[in-house]
Amino acid sequence: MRTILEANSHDDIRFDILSNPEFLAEGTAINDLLYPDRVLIGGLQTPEGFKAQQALAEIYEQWVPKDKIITTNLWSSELSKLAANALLAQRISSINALSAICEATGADIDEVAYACGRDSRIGPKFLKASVGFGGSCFQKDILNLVYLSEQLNLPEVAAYWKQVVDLNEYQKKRFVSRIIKTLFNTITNKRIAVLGFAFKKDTGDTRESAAITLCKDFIQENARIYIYDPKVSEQQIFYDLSGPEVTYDIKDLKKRVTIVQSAYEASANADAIVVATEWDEFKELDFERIYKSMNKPAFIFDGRLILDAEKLKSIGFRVHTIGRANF
Ligand SMILES: NC(=O)c1ccc[n+]([C@@H]2O[C@H](COP(=O)([O-])OP(=O)(O)OC[C@H]3O[C@@H](n4cnc5c(N)ncnc54)[C@H](O)[C@@H]3O)[C@@H](O)[C@H]2O)c1
Ligand SMILES: O=c1ccn([C@@H]2O[C@H](COP(=O)(O)OP(=O)(O)O[C@H]3O[C@H](CO)[C@@H](O)[C@H](O)[C@H]3O)[C@@H](O)[C@H]2O)c(=O)[nH]1
Repeated sequence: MRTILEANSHDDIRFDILSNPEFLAEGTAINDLLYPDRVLIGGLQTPEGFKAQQALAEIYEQWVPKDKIITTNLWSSELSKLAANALLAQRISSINALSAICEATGADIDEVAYACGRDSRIGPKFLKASVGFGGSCFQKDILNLVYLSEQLNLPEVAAYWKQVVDLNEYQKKRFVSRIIKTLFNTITNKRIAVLGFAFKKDTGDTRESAAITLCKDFIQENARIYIYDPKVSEQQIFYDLSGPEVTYDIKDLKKRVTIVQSAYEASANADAIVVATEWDEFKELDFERIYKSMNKPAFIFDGRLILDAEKLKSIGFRVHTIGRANF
């Protein structure tokens, strides 16, 4: 792009290239725009480059304090965007790797995350274990970093970052295996309520959502799934679930998958509930009512650690939570 623009510059008009990566997260975009942790502007280290950086910085200074505006060279800025997402995803894969140890030992991943996060060098954010990270950015940016490392003949570095994505896949598969094993080693024709389909709460975006992998695996195992998400459309869910691993035929898919309008509808006559997205409304559900409407034993698998497991257990549910041993 730079080559094209520079080749088309002349006395009256010239172009300068800046790198200005966006760090907003879905669900908090406006707040992130208004109150960013930092704004990053990369430019060529030439007098024209510095001038261009300054021009853009002056726009941001209308609402962002000056000390939050960072200027760097072009490569630093571009790499920082990939690095920030890779580091965030790496934290999630780290806590998810620890969640597997918790399930095997009896430690509780929320307690471990809290205890570690209280160390000011580690900090508490992005340490919530889950069924796996999703979204359009993390996987894409890490794989970009992996590709770059390979191109630069740094295979060990590439393998290091690739492991963050591999662990994320493992976390999803591990959760599915736990569900199947718990449901007496088969889910064929069992009815599973999937609560949440978006890759995180407060968005209708499903790109790389862990729910897609879970549901495809359930379909392959011949379960009947009832999906409820407050923001994702039926059309989007069928689009995401069709593919070579399952089927491209929506009619066939509909024999196994039903989209419903509430968590209660999804859970009625279900053998198990799987929480795939951390929507706040799932915490407020009337679980006594849900329990009564389900087949017994009634299983609940919390892939987001949002439910009160003790309370659910006292109602009668068999509760399985990521990062906790069974009880
Ligand atoms: N989604 C996020 O949270 C997020 C956060 C930070 C940065 N980003 C970056 O912002 C950009 C957009 O992300 P998004 O999530 O909104 O993606 P998106 O796919 O939802 O939106 C991209 C839009 O660009 C349009 N488009 C694509 N090619 C075009 C072209 N040649 N001309 C005109 N329009 C074109 C598409 O039709 C689409 O509407 C990406 O580069 C992404 O990496 C996204
Ligand atoms: O402790 C945590 C935090 C997040 N997640 C999951 O991680 C994924 C990504 O979450 P988040 O980072 O909040 O959402 P995105 O909208 O994908 O935002 C990321 O990707 C954007 C696009 O590059 C960047 O701009 C943002 O800074 C970066 O946070 C989601 O599936 C979350 O459920 C966890 O499992 N545990």
